[in-house]
Amino acid sequence: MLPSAMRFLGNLLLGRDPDQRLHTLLTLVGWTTCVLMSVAHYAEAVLGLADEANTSWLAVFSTIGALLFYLLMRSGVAPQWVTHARLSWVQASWATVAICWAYALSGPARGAAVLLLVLLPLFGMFSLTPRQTWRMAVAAYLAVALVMAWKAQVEPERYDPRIELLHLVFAGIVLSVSSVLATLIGRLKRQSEQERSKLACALERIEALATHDELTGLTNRRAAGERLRRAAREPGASMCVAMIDLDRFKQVNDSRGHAVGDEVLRHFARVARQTVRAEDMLARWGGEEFLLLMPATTPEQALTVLARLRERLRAAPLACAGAGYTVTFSAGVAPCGGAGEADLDAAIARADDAMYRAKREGRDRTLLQPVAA
Ligand SMILES: Nc1nc2c(ncn2[C@@H]2O[C@H](COP(=O)(O)OP(=O)(O)OP(=O)(O)O)[C@@H](O)[C@H]2O)c(=O)[nH]1
Repeated sequence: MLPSAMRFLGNLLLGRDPDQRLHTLLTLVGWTTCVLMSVAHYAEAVLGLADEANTSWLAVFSTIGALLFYLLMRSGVAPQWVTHARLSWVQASWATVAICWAYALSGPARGAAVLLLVLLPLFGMFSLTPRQTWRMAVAAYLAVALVMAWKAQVEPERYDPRIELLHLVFAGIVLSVSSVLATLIGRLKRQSEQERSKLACALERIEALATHDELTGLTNRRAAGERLRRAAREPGASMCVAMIDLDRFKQVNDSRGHAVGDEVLRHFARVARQTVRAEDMLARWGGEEFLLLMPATTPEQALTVLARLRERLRAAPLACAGAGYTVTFSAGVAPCGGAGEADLDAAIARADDAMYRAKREGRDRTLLQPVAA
């Protein structure tokens, strides 16, 4: 109960998309920081160390800003060009103004505001490149330096120029160290992202190799077996299977070499793939033998598909296999009533028999093997 309530609340506050969740969470952390800083400033005002009206205006400025960023991030209504990096720049500028303001109003406790500068590069590293993070740190440093110089100029009795100089040195140290850390963490983040995408590519490749024939790119026999079992489990599904075997393929290998033989197999696979429907399954069953599963197909329709394939192969001769060479095949088609795996296995065996009959009867033909009486 409690975990699902937490999940509901998390989804409500942060959204579902992982990227959006991260950036929305960051704006919420930023918002919380504003609230805590406002409480600290009020304490300063209560102690008579800061001007109360000024403190209230700063609290309004920071809270409204944080709320707007949160709503923009959470609602996802921002236009396409408002990238996380661009929004980060705006947020960093807004935070820099808030920190400078806090420094200017805090009087004797202003040194604490310098500490807040640490947060700028640490928040920025989630969306900015290391170079952008450094640029943002330099901009924040110049802004805070300007405020220090201005206060030392107009209120030298409260903002002693020597102390301002010390604060400026501290601000430099704090910003440099946090920028170095942000750069290092950013680099680690990028490295892990690269590793992750390499791993995803490798997994994709392993999956493709496990389910596809490397030479033709068709479904391999193992994956075809699984697909056939799934098809067989569909109750009452009527379908057709065809066993297809290229004719006199050995001659191509013997006369033109194995590489040309491979090209013939690839050529056949290409043409066949373009001929069958997306829901059909064409698999490399053995050397030059292919299995075609045609769901929701009558025997007449299956014969039409194979006739079309034969025509397309005839219309696309393969020059590398010799002048005038066209790929021909012998095929056997068998219907399957969808009465389970045994029924489908029997249909494959019948299609195989028909294919061998087609070979015996002179090749380059398709024979239908109806259901045994
Ligand atoms: N190039 C190439 N040849 C292969 C591959 N797999 C099997 N073969 C060859 O395919 C040939 C099949 O020859 P056969 O079974 O005699 O069949 P065929 O020459 O097509 O004769 P018919 O089927 O009777 O028309 C053999 O020479 C195998 O070595 C492959 O991946 N690449």
